[in-house]
Amino acid sequence: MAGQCEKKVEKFQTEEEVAVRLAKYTADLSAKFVKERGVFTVVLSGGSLIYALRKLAEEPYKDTVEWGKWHVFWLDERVVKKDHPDSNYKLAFDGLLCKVPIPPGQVYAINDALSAEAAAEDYETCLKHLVQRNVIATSKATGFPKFDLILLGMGPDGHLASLFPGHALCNEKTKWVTHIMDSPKPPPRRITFTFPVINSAAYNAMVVTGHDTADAVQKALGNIQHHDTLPAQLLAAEDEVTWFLDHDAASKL
Ligand SMILES: O=C1O[C@H](COP(=O)(O)O)[C@@H](O)[C@H](O)[C@H]1O
Repeated sequence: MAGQCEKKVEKFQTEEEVAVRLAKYTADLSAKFVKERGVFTVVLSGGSLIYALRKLAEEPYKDTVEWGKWHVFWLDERVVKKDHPDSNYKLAFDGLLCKVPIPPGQVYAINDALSAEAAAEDYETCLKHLVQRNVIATSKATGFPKFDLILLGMGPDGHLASLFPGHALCNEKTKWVTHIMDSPKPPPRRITFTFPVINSAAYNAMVVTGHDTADAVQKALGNIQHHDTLPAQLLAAEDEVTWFLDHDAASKL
């Protein structure tokens, strides 16, 4: 059941070591799900995560991962054109997707011609069609879509996706995808998966590096009680959550 999964923490000395481990972790899960389901549904974040995935586009993974079975989604997206420097799609395309042979029809970018509200509704509709076709699995525990792997990052304030500390969107219980017009981190208009969907994933991988995240990591993973809950503290999964940390991010644990 979502929320009662195993939580693992893997610590590394450097960001480079995190990237090496993350590539193997992702490739192993790709092989597992392709064998079990015939497809691999993987959800990308923006930010530092994409750089951390760089080793997937190198040997041995470039030639051994079954890229043709991948279906790629975005955990959150900024409501800008796909060629805008703030676009999470552009970041992922330039950093990973242009280097590996994933069929373009299996890369699900948001419709950048729509308003934030309409883009969120449109993306949710897209996910629903893929659930009907069983490309995306369904969680027996929650009834929400069950992605094989969601790859997340965390900001120094403890946000993940476009779910920010203290924001009402963190409490969304029914929508799969929602929109935000006042993101505290620019740009202000974004769409984002909600917690019920995020926490219904089979595997959630949280990748955090850098000294500026150490306080939020301590809050999210330490045993100290706080009156204000960070979004990152709410992260769960159906099977397993793994936090991948470099030395700086883990320095206050
Ligand atoms: O704005 C965003 O921030 C988070 C965290 O980014 P990071 O650079 O601090 O890792 C990111 O995961 C999210 O996708 C993005 O839209």
